[in-house]
Amino acid sequence: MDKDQKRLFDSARRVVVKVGSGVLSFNGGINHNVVASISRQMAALTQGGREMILVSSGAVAAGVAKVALGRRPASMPEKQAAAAVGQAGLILEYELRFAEAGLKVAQVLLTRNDLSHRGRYLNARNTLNTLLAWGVVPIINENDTVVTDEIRFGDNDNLSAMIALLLDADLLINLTDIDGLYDGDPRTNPDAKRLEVVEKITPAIEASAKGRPGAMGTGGMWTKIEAAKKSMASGVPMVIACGSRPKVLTDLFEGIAQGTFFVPRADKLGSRKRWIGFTSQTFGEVTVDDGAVKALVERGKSLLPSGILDVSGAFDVGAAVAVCDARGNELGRGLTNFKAEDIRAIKGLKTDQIADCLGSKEYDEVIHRDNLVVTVAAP
Ligand SMILES: Nc1ncnc2c1ncn2[C@@H]1O[C@H](COP(=O)(O)OP(=O)(O)O)[C@@H](O)[C@H]1O
Ligand SMILES: N[C@@H](CCC(=O)OP(=O)(O)O)C(=O)O
Repeated sequence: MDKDQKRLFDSARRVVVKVGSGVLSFNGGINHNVVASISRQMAALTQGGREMILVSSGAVAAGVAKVALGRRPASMPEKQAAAAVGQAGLILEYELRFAEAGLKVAQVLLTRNDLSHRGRYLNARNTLNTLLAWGVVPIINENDTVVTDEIRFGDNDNLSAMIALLLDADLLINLTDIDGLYDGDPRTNPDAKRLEVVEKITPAIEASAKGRPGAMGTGGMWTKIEAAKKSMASGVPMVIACGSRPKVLTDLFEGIAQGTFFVPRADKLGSRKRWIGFTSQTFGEVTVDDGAVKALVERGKSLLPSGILDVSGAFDVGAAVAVCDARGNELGRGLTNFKAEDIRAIKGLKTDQIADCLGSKEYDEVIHRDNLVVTVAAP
């Protein structure tokens, strides 16, 4: 591991570890050795003075084994029922393993709504911070049994990145069944090579991560790349490594390089902007012209009505909206100063025409730059 990475590991006080279903399952059930190994390593790191948070998948896989379904269910009710059966046993197993090291764990099951509403987000943060202050290890999963499409995270890779941002973690470690990101799907491309360090998510990297997940996984490498984007853009380093490798976590903290390291931007994004950019739920879309794209992406300006081509959705003042270019690419997200119907009325106008059009004017900017997070890199 190079000096910069080693320094990041040495100084990381708060660490989120995500472990995926593939590496947690074995022979149609839970891989008890992997649960024991990860618990042991997390406990050792906690006792070494770090605050460790676990995001663990595996509820569906554990449930499949218990009800002897034989394979990961395809239908939603079966998946939700399997998760209900499996989550209990999974958390019990973690509880027993951490107890061997004298540590307590807490089960935290979340839906997207718990994080996409600012008030609930802050509430979740307070609860998790309290657990950490008590020396308890939070073990987080999606609340699979009750989620519907509208309130799903859908995958624990993105959930783990949102947790890392929520808790202002210093590091995010994604443990899966492969030793990192390859430049092609290794199942279909035997010549694919592991990338040791990723400084920027390029279109080639995105293309390499489009393969299906493993038999028990969700999202495959694609959702890990989405998680890496959130993490890197917020200033949190991320590693993808193999969860079944003995001492994977403790070795990383001893400076033994493995997996793929995603280099974060140098300055950390503030907590409110992280929420706006990567966790808030958007209620509509504002399409902007090429001049506005340049102003927002290259010059960090606010969005004015004159650069707006179109608006979709029905939303009120203060809602989070996606900002897209004319080709439909999302440039970022922001909190709007105007409701959707007013933006529809003032799009394309100069700021001194707003009051005439709407009868009054509180703001010049449709989205002020303090409330805007650009999530694409400037060219
Ligand atoms: N470019 C790639 N590099 C590495 N693995 C890839 C790539 N593309 C697809 N995969 C597949 O993604 C799988 C990991 O994703 P997934 O099954 O969702 O794991 P998890 O359950 O840990 O989230 C690997 O087993 C691998 O076969
Ligand atoms: N919440 C689900 C896992 C969803 C998920 O993202 O799975 P994975 O891709 O294996 O991390 C479960 O506990 O089975």
